[in-house]
Amino acid sequence: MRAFQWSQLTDQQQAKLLARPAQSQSAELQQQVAAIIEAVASEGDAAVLRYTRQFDCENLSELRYSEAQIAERAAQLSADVKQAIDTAYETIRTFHLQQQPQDISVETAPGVVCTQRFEALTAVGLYIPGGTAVLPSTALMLGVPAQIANNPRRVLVSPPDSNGELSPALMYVAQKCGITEVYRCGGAQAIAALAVGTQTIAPVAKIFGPGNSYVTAAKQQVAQRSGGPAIDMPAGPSELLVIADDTANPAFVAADLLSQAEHGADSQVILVSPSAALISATQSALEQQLEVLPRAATARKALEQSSLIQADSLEQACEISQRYAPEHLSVQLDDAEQYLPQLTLAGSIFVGHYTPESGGDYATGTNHVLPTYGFARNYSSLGLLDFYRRYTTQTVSKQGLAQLSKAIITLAETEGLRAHARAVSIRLENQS
Ligand SMILES: NC(=O)c1ccc[n+]([C@@H]2O[C@H](COP(=O)([O-])OP(=O)(O)OC[C@H]3O[C@@H](n4cnc5c(N)ncnc54)[C@H](O)[C@@H]3O)[C@@H](O)[C@H]2O)c1
Ligand SMILES: N[C@H](CO)Cc1c[nH]c[nH+]1
Ligand SMILES: [Zn+2]
Repeated sequence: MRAFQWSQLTDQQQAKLLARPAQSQSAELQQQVAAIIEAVASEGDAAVLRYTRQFDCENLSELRYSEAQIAERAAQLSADVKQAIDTAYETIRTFHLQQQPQDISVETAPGVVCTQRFEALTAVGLYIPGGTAVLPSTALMLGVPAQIANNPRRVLVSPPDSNGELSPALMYVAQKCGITEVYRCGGAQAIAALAVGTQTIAPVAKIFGPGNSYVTAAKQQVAQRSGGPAIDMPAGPSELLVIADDTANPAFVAADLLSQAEHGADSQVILVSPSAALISATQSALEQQLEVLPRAATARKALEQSSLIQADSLEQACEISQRYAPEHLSVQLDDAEQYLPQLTLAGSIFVGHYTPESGGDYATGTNHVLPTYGFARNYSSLGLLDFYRRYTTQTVSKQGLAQLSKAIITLAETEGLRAHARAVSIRLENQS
């Protein structure tokens, strides 16, 4: 991992350092995904099965798991993994339960009452990645809020292993979160099935979850189809930016950087510190820890597109972080809280020396589905509200309409929309 001194870099070099690793958005990938979506739209299950056999499991014949099959596989899970899932489930549920939306009713003028109401989406599709790692924790992050929102259809899809199965841990989470349908399919074909529907899979209103370039491209494409589903956010390869000073433990910092680097060769991790000593000690700790890391080869590739940045001050470190807008931001300073007002552009922030990023990946209670690629500037981290749609009502009394009529009629005439004005005046003419 290379080290740089921020103030000695040109604007162009600084921009390059904070650029994300190139994602495959190629025209070829987009066309391949478009072809998969069209095939699923015209052939249904046959196309989903064909692609799943091609990419994941040669002999797959059934897409759907029955309730009994889910229970049977969940029962195979060891007691200690069940216990760990139970603990994470409770903290995630506790945090998300506090996010319940509140309907409001407001009298905006005498005789004019407006309400804002929330309704759980009727059907949600939960994509759980399964290509490079099986992620039951992501199923918790999507399944728990869907269960609290009580979306009537909660549909989980994930690519099967080479035996055509989903893991017992995933099945246990599905059972615990009251997932109503589980299908063994992944990639663009699963996203297409959720969007357009097949003989087996009915379409959903909104698709959630992270995934690789094929999944992300498919989510973007189906959302643009006429009548297509809503999607949650662009959640791609993992990212972490750590701000640390001399009060930080270099072994902790290195462990955190590696925890996100091990996700994939396309992950990116950055350390920003005013301390040359901390940067150099972190570099040594990284090498030491890599020696015993099972996924060292993957992590090393991610580190090639990552950097250690020496800033002039902690203020400058905060400015760099705001410019990068990381998915995860770790602040390893004795007085971390003091810097939080300057650190707002991140998907989730890990405050202090004893808050590892992996805590949030699994069990602090926050949601680990977060905007990547700088989208933390304008997208929110996933929460309970994403599982609802909101709408408004207004009720106007005769007197209320009389009071507002001048404003409505004048504005309608200003816009040259006579029928709008007439809909008000006709009511006031016929008052008797
Ligand atoms: N941002 C977040 O919140 C978050 C959380 C968890 C995981 N992630 C990220 O999600 C990603 C998961 O990716 P993954 O690959 O492990 O699993 P995945 O489930 O997203 O993708 C696997 C699927 O990709 C499809 N595929 C593979 N090669 C293909 C090809 N050549 N043509 C067409 N389709 C093909 C197959 O259908 C396969 O089932 C990782 O980048 C990980 O870092 C992000
Ligand atoms: N760090 C990932 C989100 O970027 C989420 C995850 C799942 N399992 C472990 N980590
Ligand atoms: Zn992680």
